[in-house]
Amino acid sequence: MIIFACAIAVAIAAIRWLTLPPRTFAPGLPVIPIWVAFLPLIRSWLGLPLLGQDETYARYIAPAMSKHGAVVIFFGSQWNVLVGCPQGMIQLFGRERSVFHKSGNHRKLPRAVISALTGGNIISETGEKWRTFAHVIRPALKDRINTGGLDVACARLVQRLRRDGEVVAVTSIVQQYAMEAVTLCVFGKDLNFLVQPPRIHAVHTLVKRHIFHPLFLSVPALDNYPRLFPGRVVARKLIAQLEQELLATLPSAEAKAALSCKVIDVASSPSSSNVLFDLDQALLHGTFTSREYIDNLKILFIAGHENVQQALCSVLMVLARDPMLQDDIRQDALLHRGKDTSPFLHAIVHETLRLYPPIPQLINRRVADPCVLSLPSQGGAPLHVPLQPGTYVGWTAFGVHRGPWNSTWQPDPDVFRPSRWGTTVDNIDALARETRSRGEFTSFHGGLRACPGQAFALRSLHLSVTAILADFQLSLASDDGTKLTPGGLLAPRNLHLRLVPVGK
Ligand code: HEM
Repeated sequence: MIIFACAIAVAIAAIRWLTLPPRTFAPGLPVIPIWVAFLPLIRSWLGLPLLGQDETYARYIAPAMSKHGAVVIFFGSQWNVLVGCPQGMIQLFGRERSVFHKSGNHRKLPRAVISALTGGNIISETGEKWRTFAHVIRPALKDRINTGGLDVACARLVQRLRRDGEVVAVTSIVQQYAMEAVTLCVFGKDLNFLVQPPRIHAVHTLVKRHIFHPLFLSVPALDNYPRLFPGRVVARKLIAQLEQELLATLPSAEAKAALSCKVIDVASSPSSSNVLFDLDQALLHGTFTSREYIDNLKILFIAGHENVQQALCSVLMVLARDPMLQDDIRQDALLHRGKDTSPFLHAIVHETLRLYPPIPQLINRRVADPCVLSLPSQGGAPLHVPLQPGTYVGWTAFGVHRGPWNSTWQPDPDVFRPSRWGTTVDNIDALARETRSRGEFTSFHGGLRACPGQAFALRSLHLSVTAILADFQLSLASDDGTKLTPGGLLAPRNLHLRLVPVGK
């Protein structure tokens, strides 16, 4: 009898240990059941349709998040604190240097395949290393982008859409547009992604298929067992191939010589005016090691196209649902012809980024010293949550943008209402700045580590949408064309559009 009771007690303790965080982990915060982390996997095993991230958030996370604006959640093989309220965001931004240190995949999951892809770069590093990277990259990304390349990319995008017929699977074409834009404008190279995609495109697509596999996304620790999962060895080889392709085409001849790479000549604009020139100089002067150069080159290519790709797909989905919105944009564009930006489109892009943030959740901050996170409570009195060093903390843009703690977007945070942003470009930019600094609009993050590619991304979105609408009337080609991705970056899944030439 005693043995049986002991066995039960041990079993209960083991189940508790496996399914709940330690009692001292962020005490007072609601815990999201561990199985939510495995939902995409469970549903795909059961043959059930996958839920979009918006549905998963609304069903399983929002109710707990509404208690204190933060929850404890299992992700990336460990328990984390997920912040979903402006009050929490402000603390994350404000104490970025002192307490909430960036800690990217290469530190959090050093042996995972995703870490081989991203490495140590400007997005994932902290402290002195980040300062070195930021000193070279941030000013160049803000001031030395050759936006003239966007006209070329947009013209090719429209030509490609004309060529591909009436019903178009847009995700891959939009990806090629985003790759074209970043290589032309950031690296000054014309790789012709929309006309004759170079191998980088195919290899990158395969890499993403491996990275966003539901099993390894849910349990990255499985990457430690390549003998059991030989597909992970293939994924690593593909990542090495992607590196080789990028190195063969992007760096200058001098940088390639320094890296001992094969030299392939690719048409380029005068190099001293772009980001790549500054990166190459950092390599040639020894500011970056070869590995740091490669990891930063990769991340600029990836961050520079992936988020724009998701955002453009989401804007196209929103427009395809509403023909009137498309007519209004055309009229507003006529009204503001010759000016940089149509205010109406500017507001639509911001509202889309609010409701469909390309990075919907990011857990990449690590508590450096014991600290307290102060959060609101439904009852009124704030909750003070002690956090131990080593705790991973992140944020959810869904929670921040759609939750009850955010006063600016009330009373209808879930409704698509571009007019809430204002009617002039200046008003819209001012609201974007204010809400970013109040932790209410986090699509580009905020504080010290805010996105330096924001201006380029917005311009790329404006020009591409304007070019598409000048030629086509859009509608959804299938009923489920607005289901969102189940994990990772946020966008409509397999968006198919019907494109009818304007005036037909
Ligand atoms: C709609 C498009 C974009 C969105 C939504 C977006 C979003 C973000 C977010 C949320 C962060 C902060 C990440 C974190 O806190 O860990 C970030 C950082 C960054 N983004 Fe973007 N981004 C976009 C486009 C771009 C583009 C086009 C580029 C480059 C050409 C770029 C380059 C970067 C870099 C280098 C950082 C790291 C900044 C630092 O830590 O110093 N992004 N971005």
